[in-house]
Amino acid sequence: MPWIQIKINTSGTNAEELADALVETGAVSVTFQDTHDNPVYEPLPGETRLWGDTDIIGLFDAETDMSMIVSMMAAHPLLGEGFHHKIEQIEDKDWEREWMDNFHPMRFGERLWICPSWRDVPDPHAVNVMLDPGLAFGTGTHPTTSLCLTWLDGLDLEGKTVIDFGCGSGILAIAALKLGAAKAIGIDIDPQAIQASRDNATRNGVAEKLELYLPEQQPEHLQADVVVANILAGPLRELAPLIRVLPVSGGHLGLSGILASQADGVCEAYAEFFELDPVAEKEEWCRITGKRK
Ligand SMILES: C[S@@+](CC[C@H](N)C(=O)[O-])C[C@H]1O[C@@H](n2cnc3c(N)ncnc32)[C@H](O)[C@@H]1O
Repeated sequence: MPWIQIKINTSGTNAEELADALVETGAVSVTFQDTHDNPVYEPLPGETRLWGDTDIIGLFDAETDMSMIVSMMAAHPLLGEGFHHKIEQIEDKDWEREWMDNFHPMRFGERLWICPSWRDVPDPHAVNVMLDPGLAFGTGTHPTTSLCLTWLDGLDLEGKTVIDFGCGSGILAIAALKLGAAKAIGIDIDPQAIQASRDNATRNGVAEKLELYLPEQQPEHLQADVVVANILAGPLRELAPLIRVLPVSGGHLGLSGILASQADGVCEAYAEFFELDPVAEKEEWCRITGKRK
């Protein structure tokens, strides 16, 4: 399938905020590229450097009305009318190559490594999750995934059941299984996420321990010792009546996908039912954890 991408040139300090804005406009992926690596932007001798140091690349399916995306981005306070951008039609394999080159093994907590499935593992004795996210979200490079992985690494998951609500690539459910959980259940509204999770579970030899459901297929009265949900603050608040009953009494809940500025609103929706821990932050994102009362 062909894709269309918008490349926005900016400074490193603005990059994260603009990447989030691109995700909100519906980008299926957002990647960064250092413009120093791109000779097109190198100033000629005597020329002043006009460009920022980072390109943010938002990928959309080819049907997207890009004039709409441009006007939505132009309304962003960090950009404005006439912001530097370039729109290009690209083929699947170009895009895959690009993010694959940017995805390297990463360590989370004490034991856990997330490794691109096509690279060598840095430490064969560690808990290694071999991952290819396909078209689903979740490589560990995003702060919200990273916050959840570090939290899972710090729990005793031996023999536990885990629900990964909004499983994306399956990264959290598979990490939990490789950290000792006996069974995991992944739920996602996106069929591509279900497929990516299934493929990644097979790749990691844990497919028999991972159940996957679209929400409409989800069995009634699901419960687990540990529940992790890395979706966004809005759905976490709206779905609180459903999510808060997923952990067993005394079970753990981890919520992310929340901007630090939205933490209070999400805590409010869960505080009555959970003993909440202090909120953990990474960059502008945060994680809320607690034990069910
Ligand atoms: C930010 S990604 C997280 C993926 C992965 N768990 C991680 O931590 O990287 C959020 C995922 O939640 C899914 N999602 C969003 N709203 C949902 C809902 N109401 N029910 C189930 N899944 C949802 C999205 O399709 C997406 O795959």
